[in-house]
Amino acid sequence: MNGDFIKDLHFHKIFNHLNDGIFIADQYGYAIWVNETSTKQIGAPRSKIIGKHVDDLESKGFFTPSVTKIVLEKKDVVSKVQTSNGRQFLATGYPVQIKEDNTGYILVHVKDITETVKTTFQLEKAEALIQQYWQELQRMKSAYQQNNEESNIIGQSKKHEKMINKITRLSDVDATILITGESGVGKSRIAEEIHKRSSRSKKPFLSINCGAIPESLLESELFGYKKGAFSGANQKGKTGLAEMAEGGTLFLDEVAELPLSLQPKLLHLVQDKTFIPIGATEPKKVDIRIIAATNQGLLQMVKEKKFREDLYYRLNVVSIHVPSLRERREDILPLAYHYFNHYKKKYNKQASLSNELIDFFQSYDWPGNIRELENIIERLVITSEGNIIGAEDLPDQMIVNMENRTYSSADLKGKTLKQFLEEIEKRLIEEAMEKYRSTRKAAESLGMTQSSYMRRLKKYNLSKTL
Ligand SMILES: Nc1ncnc2c1ncn2[C@@H]1O[C@H](COP(=O)(O)OP(=O)(O)OP(=O)(O)O)[C@@H](O)[C@H]1O
Repeated sequence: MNGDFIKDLHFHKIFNHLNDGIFIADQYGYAIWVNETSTKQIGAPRSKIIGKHVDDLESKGFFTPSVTKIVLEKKDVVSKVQTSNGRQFLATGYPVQIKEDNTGYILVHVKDITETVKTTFQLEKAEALIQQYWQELQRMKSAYQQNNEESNIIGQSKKHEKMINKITRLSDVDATILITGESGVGKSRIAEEIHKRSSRSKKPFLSINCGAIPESLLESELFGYKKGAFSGANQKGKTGLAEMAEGGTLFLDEVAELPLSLQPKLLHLVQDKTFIPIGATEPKKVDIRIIAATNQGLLQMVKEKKFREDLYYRLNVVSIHVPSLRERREDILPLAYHYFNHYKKKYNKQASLSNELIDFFQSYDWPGNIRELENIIERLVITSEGNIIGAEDLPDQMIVNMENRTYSSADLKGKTLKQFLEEIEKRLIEEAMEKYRSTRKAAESLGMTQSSYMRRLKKYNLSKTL
């Protein structure tokens, strides 16, 4: 449709439909027309706006700043955030020149942005909060790491992290816990850590190794006895660990070693926190948390009737499995360096570990787990003479262990299976040759024909060693 056909009056009506304000001033800054939205934005009727100079309107507080004034000064399009009637607007002023009769106007388009500003402000506030929480999280994380370092629970593997999270969750739940895992993985260390992090931390943590104490003494160690309970007993009687641990934690290490005869008594202690000292008739009640540990398949022992089923289930309310060191190889180096620094300081030594030794540490299977690693490091630090401790300083037994080891998929380390198998084959061919010094005997030892042995010698370029 051609604009010429629209009557002037219609233009007014059309512009009054707009949700944005339209404010028109003449070339001197006097308001000459505003649409309805604009009157609402300014908060005044047309009669108080039309014919007034923008300076006037501004000084009356109808809006600030006046975009018309700035356009008049700059003679160019101007956009400003304007406040009017307690709300915020984006006002864009355009200088309009009518060449035909040399008249000028200022057209100001005013958009209410109060909600947008509010959202942006909220967004900024949310961002500031996130920033604040992030910093708080970092602070807590580093405090947590520091705590871990203080308690020397070293590790950085996913499995270690998972275990630490479980410990944190379980520390304040007063349930009995069964810790399982191979010898030397750190079960005792973890039991102690749970105690330290629990509300019982100010009370005693007492530990007894059920496998290290003769059966005859175990009962009195655990439960104590009344004075004169048996001949040879201390006249004053003896307080057992169960009582001495009052308020704290009693740790039963190697619980699988607990003789069957003592298991009913332990069941009572775990179940009702009561026990009867030797020679006494009245049960005693204690407030203790019990944590037990085992490196044996307790369930299998239950099946074989070597361990009471009811006791097993009472102990195993919650369980924590501590993985072996070879199942979390990422922990080997942090542990090795932790103990290396510890023993260097203790024995006042200056040395470093060779790359070859580090490689060995990472590929060795550590059947004795962290205890073996710690012992080896201590030994290496004590016996080292030079500045660099190398694989040649390792005890022979360890090398033998390494050579007799079984292989796992973890050993592939970026090789294809074919490459890996060839490596093993090459080694076996070589070893057989060194051992038998005869291709017939070497082939026989490997269960292959002499000609196929010879072919492999050639393939691996070993013929010259003949
Ligand atoms: N995460 C760890 N960081 C540093 N040292 C550790 C860690 N876990 C265990 N150790 C150390 O390893 C050694 C063996 O740990 P611990 O005695 O707790 O093992 P265990 O599983 O209870 O062994 P066992 O079954 O023979 O009783 C200890 O000297 C302990 O301090």
